[in-house]
Amino acid sequence: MADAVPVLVVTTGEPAGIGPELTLQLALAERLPGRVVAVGDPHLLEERAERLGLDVSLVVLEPGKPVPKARSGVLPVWPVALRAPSRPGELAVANAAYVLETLDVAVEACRTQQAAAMITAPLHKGVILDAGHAGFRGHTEYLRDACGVDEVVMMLATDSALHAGQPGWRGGTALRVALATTHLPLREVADAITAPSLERILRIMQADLRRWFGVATPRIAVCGLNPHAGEGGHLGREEIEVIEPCLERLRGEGFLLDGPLPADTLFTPRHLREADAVLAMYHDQGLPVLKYAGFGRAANITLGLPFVRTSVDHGTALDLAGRGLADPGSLRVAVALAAEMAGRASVAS
Ligand SMILES: NC(=O)c1ccc[n+]([C@@H]2O[C@H](COP(=O)([O-])OP(=O)(O)OC[C@H]3O[C@@H](n4cnc5c(N)ncnc54)[C@H](O)[C@@H]3O)[C@@H](O)[C@H]2O)c1
Ligand SMILES: N[C@H](C(=O)O)[C@H](O)COP(=O)(O)O
Repeated sequence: MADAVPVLVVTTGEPAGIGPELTLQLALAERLPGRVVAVGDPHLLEERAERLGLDVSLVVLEPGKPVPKARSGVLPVWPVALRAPSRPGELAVANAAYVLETLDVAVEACRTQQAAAMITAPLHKGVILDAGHAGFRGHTEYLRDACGVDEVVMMLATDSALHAGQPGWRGGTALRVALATTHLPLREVADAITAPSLERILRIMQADLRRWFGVATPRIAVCGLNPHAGEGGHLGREEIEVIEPCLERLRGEGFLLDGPLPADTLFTPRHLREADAVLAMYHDQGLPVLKYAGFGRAANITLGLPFVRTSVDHGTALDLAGRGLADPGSLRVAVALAAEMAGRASVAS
């Protein structure tokens, strides 16, 4: 059984972005839902704290040392060394290896159950690709590969739909949106939507909405790919040939699935009211709606991993880095959600 006060490991993300300062701000909270430990370069964190006048003391932990109880103004750190000096807003290719190492440290901690969950501050995909990590797509795909699983699902939820027992959309801004494809050029999206992958994704959604969000039999509303869900085959045939047969097969097993619906119909009150979650076919079909509804108060959850991972709903915001202007709301939400999920995992184990 996991510890009642979970260890929550926060990767501090791209060093030139807002991740380090958001993590420091997190440490100033009066109450945290677990024993938070950051992974990053202590000198970088000290420099950002000083720059922004954040009164946070770092406690650099040696490997194997227990993570102390949370105290406002104190941030335990598992140290990883920057590869090159980092200035706010200025990406350095050499530090891509640093960012990936912080992820590896967190993954290892979760796999060995030193930590109950990982929460990621934003990284910059472009600089990691520029550094030569050609297949890199994002945290979601990196964690899938690091854990050796075939499929994971990126789902974002706004704060009012984050907690177990809360319904999906019931008016207002509560929304859960998962993606059938993630970080792909639009040109490659249609080919990536296959019946086997959709089936894996819907099975993961059903299982994890039940496990983490307490929805006994989730009702999932599925978007079509093409305008007007293909207009009966005149505007694309993926709905007829791939999506609908997959949904029909799973309905036969008792899945509650609506669709494929045109996305501009699905994202209206009448359809959202019925759904515990939405499955969008691609990144910019689903995420703009979610971010319009709740940017800064939403979290990103990777479903289908062997451990809990949540993240922020925003990127590295290089334009704000080092200026103290970034909103820490989403990181707080992501940490609270990770703690709650870790609690459910420990009850289930
Ligand atoms: N979780 C992640 O690791 C994650 C998520 C999204 C984007 N990214 C990456 O971040 C990089 C930059 O992406 P982008 O420019 O498209 O998105 P972005 O979220 O970094 O910035 C978009 C806009 O939102 C603002 N913003 C972002 N976070 C904010 C915050 N906490 N408070 C106030 N304003 C905030 C920015 O200033 C900017 O105006 C890209 O490399 C992208 O891939 C990473
Ligand atoms: N697609 C996410 C978003 O727009 O918020 C983001 O890029 C983060 O993805 P990863 O968690 O896979 O890095």
